[in-house]
Amino acid sequence: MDAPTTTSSAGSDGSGGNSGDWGWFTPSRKPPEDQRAPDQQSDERAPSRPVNPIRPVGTEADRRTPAAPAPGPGAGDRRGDNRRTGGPANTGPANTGPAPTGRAATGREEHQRPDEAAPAPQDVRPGPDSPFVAPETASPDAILLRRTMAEVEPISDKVTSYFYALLFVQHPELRPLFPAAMDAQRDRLFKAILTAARLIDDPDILTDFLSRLGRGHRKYGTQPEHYPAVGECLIGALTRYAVTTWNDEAEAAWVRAYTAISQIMIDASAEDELIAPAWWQAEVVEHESRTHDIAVITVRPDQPYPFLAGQYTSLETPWWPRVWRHYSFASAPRTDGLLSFHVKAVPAGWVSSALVHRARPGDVIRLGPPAGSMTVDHASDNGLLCLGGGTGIAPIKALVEDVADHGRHRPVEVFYGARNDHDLYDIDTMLRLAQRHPWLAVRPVVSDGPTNGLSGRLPDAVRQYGPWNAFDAYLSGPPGMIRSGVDALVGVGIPSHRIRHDSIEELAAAAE
Ligand SMILES: NC(=O)C1=CN([C@@H]2O[C@H](COP(=O)(O)OP(=O)(O)OC[C@H]3O[C@@H](n4cnc5c(N)ncnc54)[C@H](O)[C@@H]3O)[C@@H](O)[C@H]2O)C=CC1
Repeated sequence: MDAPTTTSSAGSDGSGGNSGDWGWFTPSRKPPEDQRAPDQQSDERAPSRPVNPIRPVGTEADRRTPAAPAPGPGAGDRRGDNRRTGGPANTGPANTGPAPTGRAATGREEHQRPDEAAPAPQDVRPGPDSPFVAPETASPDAILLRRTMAEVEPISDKVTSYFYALLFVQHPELRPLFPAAMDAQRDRLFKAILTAARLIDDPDILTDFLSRLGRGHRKYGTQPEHYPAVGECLIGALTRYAVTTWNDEAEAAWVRAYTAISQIMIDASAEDELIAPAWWQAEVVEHESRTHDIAVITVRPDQPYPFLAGQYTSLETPWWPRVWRHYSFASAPRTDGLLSFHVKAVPAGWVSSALVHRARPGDVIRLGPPAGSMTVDHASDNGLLCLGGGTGIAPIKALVEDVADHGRHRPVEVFYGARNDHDLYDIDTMLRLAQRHPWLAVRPVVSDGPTNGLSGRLPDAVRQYGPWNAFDAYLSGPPGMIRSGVDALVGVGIPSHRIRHDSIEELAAAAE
């Protein structure tokens, strides 16, 4: 079980290319020093970190040859993934690899293709159903990026395999940053590229997304000098596979985009270095088995760990190095600084199984930074309608404690769903909270077995109560529950902007 969040984008300022002191990186939307407010020139701001120029990978002849390079270790295709062979199901070191979008800058001659080999961009358009159809207001670069993405998206497996093969052959020193098995990592990288390409005209969202990505990459040991290597190989992979849309214009657009994207990630990482560690060590202080496959694990971080109720973190165990998984905090911030997680061992879930069946007090795990926006708006008077399915009850419990801690007692209605009574592993805790707080109601809902409580699925149960027009909604649980729950809540009149949950895409990936 994992949790996740949504996010945002990077702003390409349309600049890029070589620019004086910045090397091939042009600082994204960073005003010249003399135009910045004095407080922005403070030494407290981490300086932008220029990096070395990227080099084109391979030769023109290579790029015309269909054969891929010999894959580096771990860069094999999906058929060799761990789910078959018994290796860990991975999330990569960078949740998305050192950097998403690609861009190459120099050596344009080597990258150039004869005009006849690449039709003009306007000759190749994504189909009407493609998510890469550019809106009419799209910038010229966004149009070029989306055309490339539309072409490679159906063959994303090949492109990502080739990309990692290039990366690990050309830059073997980067291989140790990645987990042993690369299947999940490859998907994450490509999704990040798709996200950034889609958001390139939405600077605020893109910047937020990439800043978080940049900060999150610190725990993988990503350094500024790694970004050009990724850019080179991404451009190399696109050059090979975007055969109909790739030309000088497209390459220049990708170079600009990757420059801007990398710079945002590097800057965010550098700024974060001033205020937070790259990761936290945390000692397991309590391990409580609740069912044969669910454990409540409490850890003590080695230094203060600031977070908000409803958020989640990434977690690495000593048994599966560089394999990180998301888990929601199961309590609001505590005065003793301890953190707790509810973990269900899922089939082929290497991290979750290790945490449930192997972890013991004294073991030390690593935590990444907190993330997620499923948090309580304490300025609102609305009630909270909370749907927690299975171990998804963990962040709901944290939200309830958060409301209690803030002293403004708004109505909170919790629907706690499970397959059977036995799986309601935290019902005693929730009912105790309800006894203590008159503003809280907790209703267990069992979908697949006999029960003395409510029968059926969570969305159906919620429809039987209400009205919900004065409530904000919070959903946590399996992706299917969140999807059908959102539909039900919109159906009973809660506008979608008042419905919060972590990213379904991430949840689905975590459930694999
Ligand atoms: N922040 C979050 O959103 C968090 C999400 N999770 C996720 O919660 C899940 C928990 O797994 P389990 O405990 O095995 O849950 P489960 O499979 O036992 O289901 C829990 C509840 O959800 C309901 N449900 C499942 N699929 C549904 C659907 N398609 N429509 C309506 N209701 C549905 C079930 O009827 C049951 O009441 C994991 O996928 C985990 O990743 C866990 C913690 C936090």
